Amino acid sequence: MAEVNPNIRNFSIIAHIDHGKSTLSDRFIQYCGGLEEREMEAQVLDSMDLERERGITIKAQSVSLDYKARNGQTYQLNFIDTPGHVDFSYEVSRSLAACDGALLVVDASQGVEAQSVANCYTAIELNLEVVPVLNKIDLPSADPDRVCQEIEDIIGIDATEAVHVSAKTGVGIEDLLEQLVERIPPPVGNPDASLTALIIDSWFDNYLGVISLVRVVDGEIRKKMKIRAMSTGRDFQVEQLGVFTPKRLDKDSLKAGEVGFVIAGIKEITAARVGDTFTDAQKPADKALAGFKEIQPRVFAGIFPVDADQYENLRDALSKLQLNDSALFYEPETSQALGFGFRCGFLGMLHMEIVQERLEREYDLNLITTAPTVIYEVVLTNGEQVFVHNPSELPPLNKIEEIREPIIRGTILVPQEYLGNVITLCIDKRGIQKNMQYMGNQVSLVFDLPLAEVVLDFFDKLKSVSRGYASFDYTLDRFEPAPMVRVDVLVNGDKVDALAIMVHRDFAQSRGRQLVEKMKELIPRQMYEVAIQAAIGSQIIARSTVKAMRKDVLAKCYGGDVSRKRKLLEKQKEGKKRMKQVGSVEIPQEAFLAVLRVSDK
Ligand SMILES: Nc1nc2c(ncn2[C@@H]2O[C@H](COP(=O)(O)OP(=O)(O)OP(=O)(O)O)[C@@H](O)[C@H]2O)c(=O)[nH]1
Repeated sequence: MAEVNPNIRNFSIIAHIDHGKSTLSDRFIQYCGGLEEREMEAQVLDSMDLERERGITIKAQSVSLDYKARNGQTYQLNFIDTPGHVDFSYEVSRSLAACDGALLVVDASQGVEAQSVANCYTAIELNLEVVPVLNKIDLPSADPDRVCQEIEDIIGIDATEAVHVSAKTGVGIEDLLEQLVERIPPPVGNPDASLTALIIDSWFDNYLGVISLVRVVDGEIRKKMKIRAMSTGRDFQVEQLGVFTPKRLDKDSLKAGEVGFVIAGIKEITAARVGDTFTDAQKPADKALAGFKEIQPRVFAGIFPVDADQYENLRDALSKLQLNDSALFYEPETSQALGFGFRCGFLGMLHMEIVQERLEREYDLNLITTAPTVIYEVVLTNGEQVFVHNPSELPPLNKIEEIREPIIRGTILVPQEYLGNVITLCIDKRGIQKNMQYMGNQVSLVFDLPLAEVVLDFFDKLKSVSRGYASFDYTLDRFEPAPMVRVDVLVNGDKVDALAIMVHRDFAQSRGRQLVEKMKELIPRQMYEVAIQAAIGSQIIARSTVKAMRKDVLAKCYGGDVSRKRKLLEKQKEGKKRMKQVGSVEIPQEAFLAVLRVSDK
C-alpha cells in the first residue's frame, strides 16, 4: 500500500478569543513566505469586512504553507483557521475534525479561559495531538510559569515543553514550527483507494458557483474528474482545484492527506453540504466519511423586510448565507404586524447580529428583527408535545398542560476576587450551583441556568461583574418544567404579535412594566397619543403613553441655524430607515428589541 506524503501536517489553532490566533497565523504566513511583505495586510485570514471590523474570526478558512525545517526537509503545513467566540464553537469542532493536531494558544498574561478548555476537550476527544503554546510573552505582565501550571491543572495536559512565543514580535515562531512538525503526526489514508474527501466548508461565489474546502482522506481528486456528493448521489465535474497560500494557487490534483478547494460547477447551494463526502463517480467508495454533528439553533427571531418588495431578495440572501453557515435556520413566517418574513434560528445573540448585519450589508436589505426567544417544549392537555419557537404561536392557555424551558450546564472560570459577584449574577438569572472547585487563584464554577436568561445578556453581564476576567462556556442539558407566560404588547389597543415575549411568571410584572417604559422612550412621538400596554391573556399588567407631538420638530431651531436644521432632518431620515408602520403607528427597530434592554429582574 502506498503511503500518504509523510511531510504533510494538518492542524488548527485553538484559543480563547483575543489570545492571538489571527496574529500568530499571520506570522506563520509571513515566516513561510506565503505573501510578500507589502501584501501582508493585517490578519489576512479574517477575510470578511465584518470580521475585521469586529476583530473576531467567523468563518473557518485554510492556508497551505511550505516550511523548510532545520532537518533540511520541506513540510506542507495545512492550517485550518477556527473562530473563537462561544457562539461558534460548532465551527471549531468541524475544523478540528479535519486535522491531526492542534496548537493550543494561551495568552501568557491572561491564562487559561473557559473557551480554551472546552475546545481543547473537543480536540482530545477527536484524538488530536494538542501542542500548548504560550503567546504574548513580550508583555511585561506575562507569567509563563503560572500559566503553564494552569494548563496542567485545569486542562490536564503536560505543558513543560510549551514554546514561549510572541506572535507580535515574532519571537519563538521558528521553535514553534519545529515543534509542530515534530509532534503533530502526518495524516493517515490510502492514496490508492477510491476518492473520499470531506467537505469542511462551502461557500457561494457569484461567478464560480459553490466553492468547497475539502480534506482528501483517501485517493486523489483531479481536474475534469467526475465526483459524487455521497449524501445526495449527485454528480459534478471538477473544473478547478487548488490551495490558498493564502493567495489562490490552482493545481491539477489534490492527493490523500491534502487540504484545498474544489470548484465543480455546482449551482444549487444545497448540493455540497458541509460534512458531506465527495467520491469518484466512476469508482465510488463504499462508505461516506463520518460527517459532523448536526448543530441545533438555540435562539430564534423573526426577520422582516421593511419594504415588502424585498421579501424575495431576503429569501435568496438567506439561502446563500445558509450555505456556508449551516447553523442558520429559517422558515417563512407571517406576522399580522410585520407582514411576510422569516423565522430564523441562530446559535446565539452574536450569531444573530452578524447574520442581520451581513444581510443588510452584503445583500443591501433593510430589515426589522424581532425579539429573540429560545425554543420551548409544550405539553398539551391531550398529551401531545410541540416545540414553540415563536411566542405568538403558543397554543391557547387552556390547552397547555406544561411548558418546559431549555436548561444549559455552564462552566465559568473566574479569579477568586470576583467569585461572589459571579455567583450573585448566576442566582439572579435563576441559576442553580452544581459544582465549585478551586484551582490556584482561579475557581471553576458549574451552574445550571435557563437558556432564556443566558442568551440575552448573560455574557456581557458576566464580563462586567468580573472586570472582564471571567470566561464562560456551555452545553445544552435538558428541558425542564417552568411557569412561563406570554406577555403581549398592545399599541393603541391592538395586539402586536411581533412584540410578544415569553417570561418567567415571577418576572412578568416587572418586565412588562420596564418594557412599556422602554418602548415609550423608543417610539417617536406621533401626531396623536399612543397607548402602550403589556398584558398576560386579557389582564393588562402595565401601561405607558407616548404623548402626541405638539410642534414641528424644526420649530425649536428658530429658523436661524441652517446646519443644525439639516442635522436634525438627517437624523430623522436615519431613524426612518428602520421603521415599520404597524396599524397607525410607526415603530422603530429598537422598540422590537426593547426586551434586550429590560432583562433585569
Ligand atoms: N503584546 C502582544 N500582543 C499580541 C500578541 N499576539 C496578539 N496580540 C494582540 O492581541 C489582540 C488579539 O489578537 P488576535 O490575533 O486578533 O486574537 P484572536 O485570538 O485571533 O482573536 P479572534 O480572531 O477574535 O478569535 C490584538 O490586539 C493583537 O495585536 C503578542 O504576542 N504580544
